[in-house]
Amino acid sequence: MQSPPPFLRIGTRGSPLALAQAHQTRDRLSALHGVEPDRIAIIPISTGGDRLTDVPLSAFGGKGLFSREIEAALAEGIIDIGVHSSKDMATTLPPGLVMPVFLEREDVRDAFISLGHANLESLPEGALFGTSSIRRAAQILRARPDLAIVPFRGNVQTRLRKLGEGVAEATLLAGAGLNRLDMADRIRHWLDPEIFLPAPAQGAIGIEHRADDHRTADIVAPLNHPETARAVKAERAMLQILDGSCRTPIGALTTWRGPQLMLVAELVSPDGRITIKAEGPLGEDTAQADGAAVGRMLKDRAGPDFVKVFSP
Ligand SMILES: NCc1[nH]cc(CCC(=O)O)c1CC(=O)O
Repeated sequence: MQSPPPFLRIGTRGSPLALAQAHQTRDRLSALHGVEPDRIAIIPISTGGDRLTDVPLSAFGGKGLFSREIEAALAEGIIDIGVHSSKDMATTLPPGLVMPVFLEREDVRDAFISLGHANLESLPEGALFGTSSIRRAAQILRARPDLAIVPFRGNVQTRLRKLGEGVAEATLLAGAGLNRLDMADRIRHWLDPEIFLPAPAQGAIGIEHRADDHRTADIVAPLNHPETARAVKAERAMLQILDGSCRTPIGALTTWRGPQLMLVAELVSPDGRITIKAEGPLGEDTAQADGAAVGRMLKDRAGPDFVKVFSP
């Protein structure tokens, strides 16, 4: 007997976090459409970012590197959707592809992880802090200029193993990833997101598909969480103005101030000494334009030398 064709084919990276996100998406789609989970195929795809594990992402233009092969599979019709951590996505998608759907955001905050220390303040003078994120490095140095930053790449499991090996005494990870992996017990302290602004789009799973694939668009549209989409579109539009590849430490936080949804964004110099902030309200249907306005404000305040100061 021939098995029925898949209802939908999901492309994902093969890391445990990426697979957890793909499974979460499959479970939602399965429940929503009353389709057996085994009719939704999960197809792991190895990406350039998975292979180049020793080089900081900022050294080779970051972002798109985690999605290029998945986007090629979409364009070739091998898969119907790509399920991504939206914070890893380039701000401009390849022609013919769209990312219109965002699942409800997880916790946006970064989490402090250490075997021997309870929080950032209690780290000993000069301690080794592991991170390859230039945003996290800049924010850490701003709070603790005495710490020494050491490169720390690899997936969540690899980074936790490196802590165990003593490569560094502490690190920061996105709480969202740890929650999705059911590893929140590793978290020693949640950072205040108003001080340690998360990466733009952190904590939000995005669904990408071909712009002309209307069947798939109809299947995934109900998964969209409007408030998440509003925030993530604004944060990505802000980032696009600054062309924040992976070379510029940029943080963003979308938060309610009373009845008003606000985007707060910051540029931090890599040594943590200079911080420039901007913020603005996000309208319900104008999030993209409003986010871009915050980006332009930030760029203006940083001045003409901003590339030299913030992305040396
Ligand atoms: N750059 C890797 C990456 N991309 C997305 C997440 C976490 C999940 C998310 O932000 O949705 C992580 C790990 C981390 O930063 O700790």
